[in-house]
Amino acid sequence: MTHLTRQELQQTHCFINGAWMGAGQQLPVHNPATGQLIARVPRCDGTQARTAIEAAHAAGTGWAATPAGQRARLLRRWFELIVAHTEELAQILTEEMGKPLAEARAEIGYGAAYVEWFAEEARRIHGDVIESGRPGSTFVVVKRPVGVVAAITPWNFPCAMLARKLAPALAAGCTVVAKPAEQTPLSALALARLAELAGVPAGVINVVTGDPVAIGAQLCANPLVRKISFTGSTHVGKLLIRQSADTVKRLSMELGGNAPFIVFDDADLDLAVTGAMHSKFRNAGQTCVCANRIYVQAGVYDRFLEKFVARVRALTVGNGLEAVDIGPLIDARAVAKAALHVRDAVDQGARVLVGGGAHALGGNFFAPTVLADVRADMLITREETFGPVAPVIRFESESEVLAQSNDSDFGLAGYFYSADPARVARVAQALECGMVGINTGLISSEVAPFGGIKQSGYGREGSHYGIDDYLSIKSLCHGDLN
Ligand SMILES: NC(=O)C1=CN([C@@H]2O[C@H](COP(=O)(O)OP(=O)(O)OC[C@H]3O[C@@H](n4cnc5c(N)ncnc54)[C@H](OP(=O)(O)O)[C@@H]3O)[C@@H](O)[C@H]2O)C=CC1
Ligand SMILES: O=C(O)CCCC(=O)O
Repeated sequence: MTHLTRQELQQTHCFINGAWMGAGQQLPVHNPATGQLIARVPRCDGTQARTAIEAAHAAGTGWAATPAGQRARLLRRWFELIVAHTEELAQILTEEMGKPLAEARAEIGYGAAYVEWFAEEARRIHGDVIESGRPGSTFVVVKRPVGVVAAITPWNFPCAMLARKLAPALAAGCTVVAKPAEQTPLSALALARLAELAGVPAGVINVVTGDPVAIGAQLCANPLVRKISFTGSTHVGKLLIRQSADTVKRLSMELGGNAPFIVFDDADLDLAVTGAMHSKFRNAGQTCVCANRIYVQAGVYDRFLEKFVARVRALTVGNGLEAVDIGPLIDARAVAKAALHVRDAVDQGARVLVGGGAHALGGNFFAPTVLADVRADMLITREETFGPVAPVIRFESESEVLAQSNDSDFGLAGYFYSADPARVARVAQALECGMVGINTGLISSEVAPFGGIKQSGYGREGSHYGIDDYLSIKSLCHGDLN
């Protein structure tokens, strides 16, 4: 198997119709840990986006007609190349995004798992036969690829978020125009390079880096694009929904969250503390499924805080290329948002137990923080913080905590810890969200459906449900089958 070096993998051109090409203007990519310029990529606009859409459209007929087994083999080869290049991809990811190398390696494995999963699912796209109830006639239901897909992805999981859109799209027979986040285009380009190496035909995957407004407007307005799959902020998600209305596109929206994390009196406290560490501090708190509000019942409130604070105090912060637990936040705007949430809470009576603001390293580093005595009306419980700040809220009863947990416009993930089977059944049903962690802080997997309700969006990624977002149902009425 060909092995590319890190330099060969780090592409700095965009990828359209199987060719690597530039644009007049360039976009700088910085390392958030050091501020250093690491690369420049093309600053494409609507013109290049249109060229990419037309290439994807032209490639669509051939790709949709490619036997599923052949699509599966190409995806499998791509998966193997991603796994074989884990180290190079992880280095690129950490440099452009900041997360610790160990987490970057885990993300490459996680992204690759979606490619493997959908390589398998490509051959399991089944239809139905339905008796019509009328003599001599039968309905045959088939599933067809939706067509050209626009995949718009965020910076927090630059490899995995793209992989979990590209893999089901390709498995279903769709072609794709991907637009990665401005801060993290290199991981997307590296994935495209490996897909090229795997033998994915020209035009099936296109990656356009650059101006989000101009590219986004083209992706939404162009009638050749039949579907948009977006992961990112609710604000941009709503904009894309509005912009796509005129061409009536299929949409998958994986938007912001505000996950409650509940610890009941009967919980295994050590397990709950470990779960809170995973859920809150993975990726420095920059995930949409992060615990954003930690509710602890009065009977274990002090003991939970004591154990939790000890674990948070031990977290090491620094450049993700070194052996640390927490890297930098993505940019100064993210640091300012975390600082604002802490300041607002403290001004209204919350206590800082550890951390509390910018880290001594300066730059984009934020100190892992625990706040006690947080209340429902504070900014930090209403909005997604997207940083390493853990607000802890005391509660008395199950009904009170459920009411507070569900009092949110968002409904992506929720977590709770309890040893009581009856409570487990009740609370799992009552939480208003798309995913629930029960005595665990880690819920993400390629085998399970990922997605939300309310303003956290719609559509599901991963699992056997995930391919449906890229398929249209077509009903064939046979008048004379018998
Ligand atoms: N659900 C999730 O996983 C994520 C949630 N968020 C939430 O959003 C907040 C802000 O993060 P941010 O990076 O600004 O998220 P955005 O929603 O702005 O970015 C996500 C993607 O959308 C693109 N985008 C931005 N504007 C447009 C547009 N007009 N048309 C088409 N695409 C567009 C971005 O491109 P570009 O980078 O070029 O601007 C990026 O590729 C975070 O603090 C967090 O709360 C953020 C990231 C992921
Ligand atoms: O933040 C996101 O958008 C995705 C979180 C990563 C995951 O757990 O899948």
